[in-house]
Amino acid sequence: MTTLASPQFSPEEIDQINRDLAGKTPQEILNWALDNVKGLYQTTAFGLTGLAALDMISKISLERNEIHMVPLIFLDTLYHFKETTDLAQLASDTYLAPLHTYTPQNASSPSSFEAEYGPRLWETDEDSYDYLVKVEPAQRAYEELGVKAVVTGRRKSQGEERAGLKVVEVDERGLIKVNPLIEWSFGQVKEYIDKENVPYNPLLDQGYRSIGDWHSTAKPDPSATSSSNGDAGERAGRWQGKKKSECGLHKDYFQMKRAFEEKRREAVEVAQDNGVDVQV
Ligand SMILES: Nc1ncnc2c1ncn2[C@@H]1O[C@H](COP(=O)(O)OS(=O)(=O)O)[C@@H](OP(=O)(O)O)[C@H]1O
Repeated sequence: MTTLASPQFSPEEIDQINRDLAGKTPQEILNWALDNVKGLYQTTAFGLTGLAALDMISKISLERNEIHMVPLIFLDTLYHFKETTDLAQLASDTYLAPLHTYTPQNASSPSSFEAEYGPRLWETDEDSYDYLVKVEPAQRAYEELGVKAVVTGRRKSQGEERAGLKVVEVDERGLIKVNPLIEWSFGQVKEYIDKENVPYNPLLDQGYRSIGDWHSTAKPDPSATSSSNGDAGERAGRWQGKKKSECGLHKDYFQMKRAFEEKRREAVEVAQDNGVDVQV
């Protein structure tokens, strides 16, 4: 099994780092990461949390007389809203942040994706869809760019699996994930965005909260996102009506890859049994 990165920190060091960073501000966490973590990138879909982190990194870079110290990785699934892909370019231009955009293998448009992998794959096999549009392109980006660590936009208050997040985590590949805004609420993030004039997705002003692919993103019910309800409803518009709450990017990479390859092998065997000549 190949690991992505040689470990920069032992598990004991990670525990100590998390103790040391407990209660620190996002800017303090980012400063720590810039001083101590090698091969650092920011993975972002330009959600509000990632945009706040981007603005903070830009300001810290300026204080250090650098242009922008953390390049961006955007996984373009080919099914994002146009507002999101426009924002990716605008944010990269505004902050002079190098932007690395990765699309699914052998596909650069929805029609080429559908020709390669079939129509509406997100309805027929959502795990394979997640693997093809996010998990595999992310791994390709990490390998090609030499990424050893990523800043993410996940926060505890987004709930579900995220409630138990740590400031610094090391995944099963050895990839370090730094979650600088982990302790902030949606309200704190939005207040920062407004105060610092950070560009954000215009769909937010139409009632959207968490924005992913157009086919699996809806406006959450306003009662779910009311302030009395905390952040509970922030991601309620994602995969509405389904149990799903994560896109695969933050799940176990090796499990996702194995499951995808297993399904692929089975599909090829069925096709071959039916006399279809399939290229593997
Ligand atoms: N398409 C894409 N490209 C690069 N990075 C991405 C992508 N989707 C998710 N992320 C990373 O995961 C953070 C949380 O995203 P979401 O809350 O939208 O959830 S999900 O990952 O889509 O399930 C998200 O936080 P933001 O930076 O606030 O967007 C990123 O760190």
